[in-house]
Amino acid sequence: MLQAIDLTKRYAEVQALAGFSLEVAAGEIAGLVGHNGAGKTTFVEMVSGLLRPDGGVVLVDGRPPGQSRDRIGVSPQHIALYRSITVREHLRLYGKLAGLRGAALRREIDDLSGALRLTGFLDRPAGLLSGGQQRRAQAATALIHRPTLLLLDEPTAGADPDTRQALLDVVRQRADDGAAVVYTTHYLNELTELRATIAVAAKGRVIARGSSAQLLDGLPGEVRVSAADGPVQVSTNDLTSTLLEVLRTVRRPVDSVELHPPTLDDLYRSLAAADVH
Ligand SMILES: Nc1ncnc2c1ncn2[C@@H]1O[C@H](COP(=O)(O)OP(=O)(O)OP(=O)(O)O)[C@@H](O)[C@H]1O
Repeated sequence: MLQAIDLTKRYAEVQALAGFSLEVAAGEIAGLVGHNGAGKTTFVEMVSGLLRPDGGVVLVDGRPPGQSRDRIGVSPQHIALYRSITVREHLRLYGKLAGLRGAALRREIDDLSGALRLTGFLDRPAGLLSGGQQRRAQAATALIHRPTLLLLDEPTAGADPDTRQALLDVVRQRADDGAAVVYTTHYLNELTELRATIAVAAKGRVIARGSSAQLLDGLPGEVRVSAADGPVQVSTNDLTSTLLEVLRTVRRPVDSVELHPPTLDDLYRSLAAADVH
């Protein structure tokens, strides 16, 4: 669905993208993570057709982004709404730009505003919405025409738990309906909830790619036991046998036992420790 191959982009002395490649299949949510400045937003802008690469190729359904505009939905990192027009007018505008009209457009507006809990704000100017309401409205402008490629750049930044959950539910549903999704975030637990595959970006390239299970394989977890002779904390690749081993050696009574499998945060830290960012 999305093929981005060997993209490069230079801003004066900054090499923002340095051979950035990423493929995302229909129905897949690819979580794009990486440190500030890794190139995520530059990549998203390139795929959405806003920015030209210096080198490399982007194909959406086999065509350049400029020829696939109505198949792409973009929610940019920074809120980009017209302050004086209402949420409903935004959705009409974005829907019409992608060719939706009449009853079909009204149905999409009703469905989406219900799913994103925007119904009560539909006729309010965007400038009078709270930050979280604006986030939801902005995401709605990306989703209204049911794009086959969704580009969501930190869509839950600053969102409260209800807003976050509503967005995650809609994104997961769209992927289940067949959309390919690129989802950039610094909240790695969202990617677990979305059942996303992971792409880790650093220095303008993707340096790790796969399912979270694949990427976490081989990373150590932690066993924590609190017993009469004090707390024990062991880093291990085999939680169960290490736990049994620790329980054989500590003095009774044992107050608590905790098993911590590796998380995406650990993956992130291990890549940082390898000095690849
Ligand atoms: N318009 C621009 N002019 C000059 N440099 C830029 C411009 N846009 C981005 N950069 C630089 O390109 C690099 C990549 O930036 P980008 O915004 O793509 O990173 P990011 O991974 O999205 O970061 P963040 O997590 O902070 O959003 C950074 O070093 C940034 O300073």
